[in-house]
Amino acid sequence: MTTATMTSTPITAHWRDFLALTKPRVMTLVVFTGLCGLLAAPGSIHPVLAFTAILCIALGAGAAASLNQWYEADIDAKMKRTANRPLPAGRMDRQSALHFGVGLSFFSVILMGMATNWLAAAVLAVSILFYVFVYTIWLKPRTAQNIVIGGAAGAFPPVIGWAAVTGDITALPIALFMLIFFWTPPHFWALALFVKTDYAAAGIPMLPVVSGEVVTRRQIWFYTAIMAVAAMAPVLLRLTGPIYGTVAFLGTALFAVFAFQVYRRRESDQTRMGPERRLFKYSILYLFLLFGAVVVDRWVMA
Ligand code: HEM
Ligand SMILES: CC(C)=CCC/C(C)=C/CC/C(C)=C/COP(=O)(O)OP(=O)(O)O
Repeated sequence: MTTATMTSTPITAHWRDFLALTKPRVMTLVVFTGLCGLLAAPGSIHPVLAFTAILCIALGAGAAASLNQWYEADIDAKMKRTANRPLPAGRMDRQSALHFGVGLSFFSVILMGMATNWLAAAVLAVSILFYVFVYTIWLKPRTAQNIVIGGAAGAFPPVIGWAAVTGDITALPIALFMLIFFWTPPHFWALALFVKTDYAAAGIPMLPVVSGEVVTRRQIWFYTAIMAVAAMAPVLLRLTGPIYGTVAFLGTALFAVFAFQVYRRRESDQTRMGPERRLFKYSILYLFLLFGAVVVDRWVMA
């Protein structure tokens, strides 16, 4: 434990530390999927309100990330990847992170409700609560299935973006939710295979730590297969057209190739571009591509 986490000594944190608390790099994709949900929705929304809705998703996601770091300061201190975050590094006291996270949560949800509608605000609130209580506090320290169930939090943004425009939730936003939901296990476990020693040191029961590499590789392959069905569902249900269909088919085929390479290996390749690292990096590009394609497709079809 650092001095900052043990005592409540106030520390004047730099604004950059508050920004770091929101995990801005991870949240770019969260915000992008939310934006695509908004742009793919039928009907119109005033550009200022659309901007406000996306801002609220970004602020809500940042608030959830801050509360995650407030709760996990001691765990983050034990992992090389996270030890330099503002709390474990002692650049910010826990109270500030808590106040920032709670304040931003209320602000983002209320602003979303006032600017768009209360369905979008409610789903935003659910995703914040899910990330903080269900994933961070309840599942993450207890079960290797933590990211499967808890990962649902990260799948809500396209639903929020859609609901902000239409005030309802129909088949396409649900399909997009499913796509992110089943994408999360391969995304995260690929990473966990090459940083697994960190999680073991922190006592977090991530799948590679608890069940070993062979099981993790099999599970990555299993969830990739389900994700492939989810990726093609919008085409099969005729919710999108050939543009999305082509991008989804090719993109998912490549994902499957990379996931299969991970599955076939028996021990991790620590080189700069081993199969695990390749799958992890590609997983991010993949979501950007498919969500971008949904928007282009819906615009062309309209
Ligand atoms: C429980 C679910 C998830 C877990 C445990 C997880 C975990 C991680 C971890 C540990 C990293 C490494 C880099 C870092 O810490 O900054 C990472 C990177 C990343 N994740 Fe996830 N992730 C999850 C879900 C998601 C979701 C839902 C999205 C967006 C839709 C996402 C987008 C990203 C992006 C864009 C990066 C790369 C950040 C960079 O460029 O450094 N992740 N993820
Ligand atoms: C709108 C809204 C509230 C969106 C929430 C978005 C969300 C839950 C994204 C999950 C991505 C994420 C930061 C996982 C990190 O897991 P971790 O916290 O276990 O990673 P760590 O080991 O880096 O702390």
